[in-house]
Amino acid sequence: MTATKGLEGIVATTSSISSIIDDTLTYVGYDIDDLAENASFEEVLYLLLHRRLPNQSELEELTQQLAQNAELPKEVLDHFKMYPIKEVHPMAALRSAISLLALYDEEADVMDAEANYRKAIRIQAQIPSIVTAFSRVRKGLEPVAPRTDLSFAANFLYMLSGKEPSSIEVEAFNKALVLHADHELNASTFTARVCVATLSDIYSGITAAIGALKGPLHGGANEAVMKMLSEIGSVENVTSYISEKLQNKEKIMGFGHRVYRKGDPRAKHLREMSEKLTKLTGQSKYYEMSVRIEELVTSQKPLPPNVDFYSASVYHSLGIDHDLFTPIFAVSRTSGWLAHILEQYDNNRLIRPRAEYTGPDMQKYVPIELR
Ligand SMILES: CC(=O)SCCNC(=O)CCNC(=O)[C@H](O)C(C)(C)COP(=O)(O)OP(=O)(O)OC[C@H]1O[C@@H](n2cnc3c(N)ncnc32)[C@H](O)[C@@H]1OP(=O)(O)O
Ligand SMILES: O=C([O-])CC(=O)C(=O)O
Repeated sequence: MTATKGLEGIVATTSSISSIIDDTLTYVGYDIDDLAENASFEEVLYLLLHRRLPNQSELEELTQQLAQNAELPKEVLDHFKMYPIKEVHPMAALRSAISLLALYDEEADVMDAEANYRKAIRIQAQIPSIVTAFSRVRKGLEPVAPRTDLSFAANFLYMLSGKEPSSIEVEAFNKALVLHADHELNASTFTARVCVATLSDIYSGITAAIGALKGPLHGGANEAVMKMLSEIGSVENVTSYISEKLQNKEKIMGFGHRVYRKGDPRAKHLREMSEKLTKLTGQSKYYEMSVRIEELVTSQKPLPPNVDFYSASVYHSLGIDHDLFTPIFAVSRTSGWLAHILEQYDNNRLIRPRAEYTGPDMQKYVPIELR
């Protein structure tokens, strides 16, 4: 038995949800460029869960279900007030809140397909409420209830700030949600599938996935990119900062990818949005710094920017707190996690690979007084 470090190149499952072939990303056969330009997040959610785009009445029904299920149990909101609130990272709060939601869902452990679908919709509906309510409660503000007349993207921004967002903000945020919705067998999706392949429940799968997304090598990179941009501070400082990092063999957050070689097809959309939004909000320096970093990194290493790189300046220009960037990734990726969890249940087998043993051999037990 020989181990493959990081399971690189290992095909661990079949899936009909999304594919990455020759650097092209598709959701159920639709090119990500097409969906990013044209689709709403609600349509993409339906597509991932049903493997086809909804017609008008199916879309309206889904939109209604999301609105009807967005409310959080009072106990979950109260729970936010019990943390040593300022120090808690919103990803940790989100991970705990999803786990807690299971305790208030009578169907949490009911495993038939209909109950699992109902829970999937509830989780997708509640996750924006969790992220926005936590963000407000830690600032001493009351949570804002969602409106039934706003889209998923508009509602998120509305619940976060309490103000109705502009159409430009909604369009950008919707596109970001579409771009992050699914990505084949990335680390957090694999985690979710491993978890539920034991026939554990959906809440456990999503909780586990959030834990995996939180790390800076995965979803946590978008917050780390913003930290880097803030540390650099101006376009003039980019060269010395990045050159030093590369010389010290430190990683530049938001660059590189396990699967893409020529580049992440999502990055160009976020780059375009970053240019437009930072200009509109008088914060062009974040876009200009990002472009300079990209030029410098790619001139020295075959490492194109990934989805996390330009999303940082996009979210910053939307006025979003930096530690909410990864929870926002989770709000979108929940759609993919849920689709993969349901697909796993449909054709389940326990996921249990092997390890190549590298420890000592032929040891003999020594009584403690002789050690
Ligand atoms: C949504 C997402 O999850 S997208 C990814 C988000 N993560 C990041 O942006 C974090 C920065 N990037 C990385 O750490 C990596 O590129 C990953 C984790 C995305 C992919 O990792 P892997 O496929 O395992 O590549 P690995 O980490 O082995 O890197 C291969 C080589 O490229 C280098 N490298 C990879 N990414 C970077 C980077 N961002 N900056 C500098 N060097 C890098 C590594 O140091 C390594 O060099 P070496 O062969 O000289 O040791
Ligand atoms: O696929 C990966 O390894 C990481 C990624 O880009 C994503 O999850 O969107």
